[in-house]
Amino acid sequence: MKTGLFFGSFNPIHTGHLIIASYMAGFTGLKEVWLVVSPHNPLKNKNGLSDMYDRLEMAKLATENADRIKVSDIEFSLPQPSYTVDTLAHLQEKYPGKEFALIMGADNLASFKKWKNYEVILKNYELYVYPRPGADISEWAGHPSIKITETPQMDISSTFIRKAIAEGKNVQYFVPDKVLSFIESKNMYH
Ligand SMILES: Nc1ncnc2c1ncn2[C@@H]1O[C@H](COP(=O)(O)OP(=O)(O)OP(=O)(O)O)[C@@H](O)[C@H]1O
Ligand SMILES: O=C(O)c1ccc[n+]([C@@H]2O[C@H](COP(=O)([O-])O)[C@@H](O)[C@H]2O)c1
Repeated sequence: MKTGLFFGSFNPIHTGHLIIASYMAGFTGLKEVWLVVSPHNPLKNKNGLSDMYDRLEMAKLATENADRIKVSDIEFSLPQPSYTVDTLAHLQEKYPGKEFALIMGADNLASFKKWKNYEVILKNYELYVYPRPGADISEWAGHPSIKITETPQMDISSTFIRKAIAEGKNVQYFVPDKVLSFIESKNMYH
């Protein structure tokens, strides 16, 4: 069985991410899920990006009781921005014989052709895709490497959470309690 890699900035990790990870680990035939914290997404501006160690810590706090969800800092030691194709090559070297698959939102699949060497990724890895509102992925229907899943949707984002915190709103349950305590203790996102 394969290990599903779920890449993200996780700034901060939230309930939407966790539902996907839990669904992928428990309902799709994957063995486990690794949340790979990316120091810097190549397609996103670095402004407002929290310290990667804080993002890593929040991901660990969110999953400390999880059975089949782990957190990876593999990209911390690789060049930035974090190109997924390079991370995959590095992982394959570090864990020979281990089988990986990618977990990806339909929004990312819709812009996947902008990723570095996306054809190489598609040739070598299965993509477990979950739906996102408004994302049109019809061009990928039937592709042999693409598995469209029926992951339940929870339409929140880290951007929404950062904004809410900056406005003094209560984001209880949008992020796990321990993550919220960590954010408060470090006075993040104000
Ligand atoms: N509520 C959600 N439901 C499904 N997928 C999500 C949700 N939030 C984020 N994702 C997906 O999780 C992955 C990691 O995303 P990321 O860490 O950048 O979070 P984000 O909430 O989209 O962040 P931001 O709002 O800062 O752009 C991406 O593939 C993104 O599409
Ligand atoms: O490899 C690429 O070219 C590439 C382009 C865009 C995004 N990614 C990775 O995809 C992950 C999720 O992206 P996003 O847009 O939801 O933040 C993030 O960890 C990025 O490093 C990777």
